[in-house]
Amino acid sequence: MSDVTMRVAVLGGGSFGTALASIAADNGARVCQWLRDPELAAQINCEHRNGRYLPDYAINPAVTASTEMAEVLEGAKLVLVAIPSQAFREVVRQARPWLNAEQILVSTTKGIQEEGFKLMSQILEEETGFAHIGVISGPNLASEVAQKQLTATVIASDDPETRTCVQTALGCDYFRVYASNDRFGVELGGALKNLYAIAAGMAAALGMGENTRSMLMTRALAEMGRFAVARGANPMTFLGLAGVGDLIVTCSSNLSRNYRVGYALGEGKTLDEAVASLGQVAEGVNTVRLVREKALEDGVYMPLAEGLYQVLFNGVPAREMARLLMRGEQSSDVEFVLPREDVKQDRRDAGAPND
Ligand SMILES: NC(=O)c1ccc[n+]([C@@H]2O[C@H](COP(=O)([O-])OP(=O)(O)OC[C@H]3O[C@@H](n4cnc5c(N)ncnc54)[C@H](O)[C@@H]3O)[C@@H](O)[C@H]2O)c1
Ligand SMILES: O=P(O)(O)OC[C@H](O)CO
Repeated sequence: MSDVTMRVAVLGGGSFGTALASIAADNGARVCQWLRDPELAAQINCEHRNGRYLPDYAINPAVTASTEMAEVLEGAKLVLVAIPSQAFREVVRQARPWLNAEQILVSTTKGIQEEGFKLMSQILEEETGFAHIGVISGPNLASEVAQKQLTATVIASDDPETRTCVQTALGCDYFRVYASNDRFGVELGGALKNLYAIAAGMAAALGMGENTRSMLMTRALAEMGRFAVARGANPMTFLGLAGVGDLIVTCSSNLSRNYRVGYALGEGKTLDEAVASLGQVAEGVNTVRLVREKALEDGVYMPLAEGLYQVLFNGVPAREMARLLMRGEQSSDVEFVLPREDVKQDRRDAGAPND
């Protein structure tokens, strides 16, 4: 009799990788998780706990862990890659000898590679040349997922088999998986919102109020949409879970690492201190630099990204930057309705003072 149980491999032993492994096991899959640390692997196997990244949560005992790529990838139909962007390509290269074209390869990582401004699914494509490639993104704080708080995510791929496989493997009564065919937009949304989460954490630490946070999130959405359109993504994607959904959660919760880095900066810590006190990767720190550079290169107006860059890397005090941003050019609310250029022209026509 053939074994019809789906096999799932998760590369990465961080909190989100672990939470996803446990969901797939809850759904009846045979799940094997790859990580570097043999002690952590042994703890997952013996105690069904990830003491380093998710110490307070029980992992489904059907999840096994190993430091051997060959063992983890053996027979896997679905491979979830949950590795920080800076190590993503290196780990995919390590996995490559045991990957095959029938498998579904999905990135969960919300970051950008510096060389060539590549998103993680582009790295999966480049390293394998395979067709079943997708991205998971959405408002998914790992510890809440691990607690089985009701959560939704997006699987984005232009390949229907990939979308259906991930919906089947991960969709359950506490985790709902919506489908998108805009892989680029969904992936870009996940990477971009990290910038604004840092800004939101900073604003909170400085005692700024709810009006401020709402303004920040809404203008962030405008900025994300502008950047996405300039790079050929569909701005409508940003109205979904991977855009506005993820922006809301990450800008509102100190469970977010990016928010926590921003909060530490707002309390007066240096960037190095803020990152060190986190002890985990906050992708947004690197993404600020890359997005700001790309926006300058492409002539995309991104005042929040520019302001954040100046605070993080040039020592401009956050409160001073907030004041400068408030006095920035008078602009349009929703530029897909009233273009920014029209507002500028109206102001020139009326002889209004220059911004
Ligand atoms: N944590 C969350 O709440 C969350 C939620 C949704 C999406 N994500 C995204 O998913 C990705 C994975 O997140 P996470 O929280 O599971 O893990 P993480 O980002 O904290 O990464 C930790 C894992 O990556 C491993 N790693 C780091 N460098 C490595 C290297 N050079 N070689 C091998 N392994 C290496 C670590 O050992 C650890 O197992 C992140 O990029 C994040 O953007 C995270
Ligand atoms: O902890 P962060 O800031 O990486 O955010 C986690 C997830 O992206 C939230 O959806």
